[in-house]
Amino acid sequence: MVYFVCKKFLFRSSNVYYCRRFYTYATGTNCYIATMDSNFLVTNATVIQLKQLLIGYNRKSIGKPVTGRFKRGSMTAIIGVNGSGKSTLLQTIAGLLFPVSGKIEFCQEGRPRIGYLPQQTEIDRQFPLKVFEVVSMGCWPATSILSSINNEQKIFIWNSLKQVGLDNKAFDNIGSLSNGEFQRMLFARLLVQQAPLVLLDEPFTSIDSSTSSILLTIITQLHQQGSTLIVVLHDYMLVAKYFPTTLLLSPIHNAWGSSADILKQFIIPTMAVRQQQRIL
Ligand SMILES: Nc1ncnc2c1ncn2[C@@H]1O[C@H](COP(=O)(O)OP(=O)(O)OP(=O)(O)O)[C@@H](O)[C@H]1O
Repeated sequence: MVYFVCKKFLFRSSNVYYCRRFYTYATGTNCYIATMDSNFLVTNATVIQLKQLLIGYNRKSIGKPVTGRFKRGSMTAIIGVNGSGKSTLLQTIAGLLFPVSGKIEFCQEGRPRIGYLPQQTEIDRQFPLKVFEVVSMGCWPATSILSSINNEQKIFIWNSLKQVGLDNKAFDNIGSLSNGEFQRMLFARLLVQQAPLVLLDEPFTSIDSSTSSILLTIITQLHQQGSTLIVVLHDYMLVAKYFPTTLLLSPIHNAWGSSADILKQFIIPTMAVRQQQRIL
């Protein structure tokens, strides 16, 4: 069923860009490289370098140019006010948008396999799919759209479903899931994907604390397995606790460094001023 719908869509559209976009949204991965890189666990090397990168739409830029690097195996939070370009940056790194100017360089082995989770609002939940089918899409880069999954992969899918507490909903339609369950399903797919680069856009929005803690365990697990994680967040407590590095996007200037420094320098003073204004 999944294969039939997707095949029909992919082959009917003549526009390669939209096929790639659909594939990325549907599978949470990009179309580029399907092989696991053997140096994947080597840490400290640069995996992505941004050089004077200006992001935006229709050649109109958002914010200031970004320069810096993501190290292999690092965990970076992207923070900033609404509209500062966090989602746009993530989509540009995922290859869904072209930079307005500047460069994104993927070091040594080229663009790695990417596990990308857009904001929940961007995902079509009415697609006629079962939970198991969506999680099994995480196998696509390793197999192909047209081949079926093997027994070993099936066990892996079931284990991932158990880890997020959705094994009892494996054959439910995705449209019947709550927000938190939907997010758990997407995280199960991330586990199956084992992508070296994971991009998450506000993964903790509108979910309860028990789901948040399951998702945080998975994020930590992916990090321990060597994935590089880039996560858009609004919760500064989470940033401080789990993310050693932060990139702050701002219309005035960007800042990239240790989370402790960025929060101390840019966030805590602003919060203190706001609190004082509330008291006065
Ligand atoms: N498809 C689009 N076409 C044109 N402009 C867009 C498009 N999507 C977003 N924008 C604009 O780009 C700017 C940055 O949007 P983006 O979603 O990246 O911000 P954000 O920092 O992720 O915001 P939030 O915290 O609210 O999610 C906003 O001003 C937005 O209106």
